[in-house]
Amino acid sequence: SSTAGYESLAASLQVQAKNFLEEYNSTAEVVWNAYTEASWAFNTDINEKNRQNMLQKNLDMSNHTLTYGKEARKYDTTDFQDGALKRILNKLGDIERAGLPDEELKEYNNLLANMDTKYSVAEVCRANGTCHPLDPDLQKIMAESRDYDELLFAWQGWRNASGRELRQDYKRYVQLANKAAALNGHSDNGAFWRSMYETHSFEEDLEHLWKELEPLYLNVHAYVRRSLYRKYGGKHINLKGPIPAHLLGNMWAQTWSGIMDLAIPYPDATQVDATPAMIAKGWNATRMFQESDNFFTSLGLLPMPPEFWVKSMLEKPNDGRNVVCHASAWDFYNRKDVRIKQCTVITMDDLITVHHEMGHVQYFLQYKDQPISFRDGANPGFHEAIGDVLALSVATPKHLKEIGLLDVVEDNPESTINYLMSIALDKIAFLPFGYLMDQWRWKVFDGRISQGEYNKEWWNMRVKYQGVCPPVARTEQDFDPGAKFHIPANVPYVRYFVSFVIQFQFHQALCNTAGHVGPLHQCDIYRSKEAGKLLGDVMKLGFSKPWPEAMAMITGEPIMSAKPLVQYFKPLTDWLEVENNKNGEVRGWPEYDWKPPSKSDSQAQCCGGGLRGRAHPTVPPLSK
Ligand SMILES: CC(=O)N[C@@H](CC(=O)O)C(=O)NC[C@H](CC1(C(=O)N[C@@H](Cc2ccc(O)cc2)C(=O)O)CCCC1)C(=O)O
Ligand SMILES: [Zn+2]
Repeated sequence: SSTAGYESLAASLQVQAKNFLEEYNSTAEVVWNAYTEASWAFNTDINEKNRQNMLQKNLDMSNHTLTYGKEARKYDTTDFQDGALKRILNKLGDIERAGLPDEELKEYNNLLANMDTKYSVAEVCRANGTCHPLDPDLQKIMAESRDYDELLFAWQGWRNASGRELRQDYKRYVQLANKAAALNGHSDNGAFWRSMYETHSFEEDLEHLWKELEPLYLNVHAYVRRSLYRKYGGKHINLKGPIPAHLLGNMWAQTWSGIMDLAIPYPDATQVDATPAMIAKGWNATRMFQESDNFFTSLGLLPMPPEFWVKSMLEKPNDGRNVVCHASAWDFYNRKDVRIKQCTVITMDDLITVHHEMGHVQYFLQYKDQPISFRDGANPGFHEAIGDVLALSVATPKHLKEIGLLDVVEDNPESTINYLMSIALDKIAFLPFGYLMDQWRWKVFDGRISQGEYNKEWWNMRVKYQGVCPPVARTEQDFDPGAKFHIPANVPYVRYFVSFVIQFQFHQALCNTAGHVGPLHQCDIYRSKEAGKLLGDVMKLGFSKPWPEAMAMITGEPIMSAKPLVQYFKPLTDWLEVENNKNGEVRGWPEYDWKPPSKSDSQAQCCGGGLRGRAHPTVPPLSK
């Protein structure tokens, strides 16, 4: 009968599609591996030969994507029974940049390579001729210096050396990225990036999460502003205004653990910084990665393969090569070669980063037998969360003591507040930054922010969400977003905001599975095979199922929720509420257009350079 005939046609189409996808998969593994090897060579030795080779392999990959993408679009998957087949064919249909005409594709790839290079070789030179790269020099100054002017030298110098050089390239990149997105049926590149979450209500879900978390941020912001006021005085800190962006211990004011010494609530209670012990015990980069590998295998997860230890770049080379120092984890799409490139320094902060990168590699290993189209996180936030979830256990005083990085562990209210403050200065401080980065880019891509107001709108959002302001006047000659790796590197960022929320959901679920009892912030899932199995089973899925299914496997619910994060920090937020009320803190920055004095201001305002007649009480000059 006709239905039988019809079904057999659909069945034969499915067989044909299966064969097509097998050919796609085996050819893609070869082409993607070749490109990744070439990209690795360029990132670990920036020179013209490696750039040209990478660009060529990128074109080969785009040709492959175009050929198979066009073929995939011919299939009408409406009546396909096989869900995986439908999912892969739909994903192949989005050929991203491969849809651009040849000349524009070449221009786009060149733009990206040039922006990467400009960012990676940028450095700040002193009058005496010594020059400082971002990694490790300027990052070290931003974290450790307490000299207002030296911090300003690094902060402004880095933006002159990186952001300013990228402004023109970025304008053209936006046009080409939008064109490629439009050729794939998206309204603009931001819409393409958001489509990776397969959630119609994604933007409003994010806004709801941010509204739920904003009160926590305002309390941390007010408390830290008070700490900085005590250090830098009323001339530089307005207790009702935004905080100058260069005083928060990080080049982008995105995480604030660098100024823990200024913000520590109980200096006489136990410290939680393992850095001194790491140095005292002679830990090196390899030791840090072995420690992390040990944690993963203690959960029954997979060990790093031999290639990893041979081919990774775990330290900044000292042979004069220019490398991209920004840490990253690499999948070579041949089901066995995985690497990390990191200019590791021996600090607790970098031990956390080690776990972050190892989380990516564990995901690569867990989904290596999936079809290549499914070798991705359930959504980009999942990929970012894995390592951070384990790091939440590693960072506990109990665990640090167990691995010999902390001598004394006290379980009293003061130590608890100290510990939670150290975690909050990274996790809570980060939230508005993780949120605004792509709020700004989505508006640039959809035209709500025009080229002539890139920097003005950037700082409007930095003040609005983060309550930070530039320490010196900014103009449209500057391009401060370009001073942050992910902007020139064309790497979306809202994945980190998602990760910082869901990692606490995962942590709570894994702690329950591991049988933890007591406050969530004391949980260490070390050696829990049950927790490891739960996490491993989700990672094995890769991108094969919509992320709500993966989320429900771990937490029992198919949604993102801020509740576990709020619960984790409850002891601290209760303490902050009392402490901030005691100090009469204003939450937020009602004097939002306050500006710190810059050098020229103070000379202009005073006669003969003295500080007479200043609006704020003066403080003695900082000891050099
Ligand atoms: C081939 C390739 O590119 N692979 C991808 C991974 C993949 O997609 O498979 C990759 O390695 N991306 C690099 C990027 C590096 C880091 C980063 O940029 N972090 C953000 C935000 C943040 C801040 C604090 C924190 O605790 C966690 C995250 C920042 O520093 O602003 C730097 C240090 C940590 C992670 C990364 O690992 O995500
Ligand atoms: Zn990551």
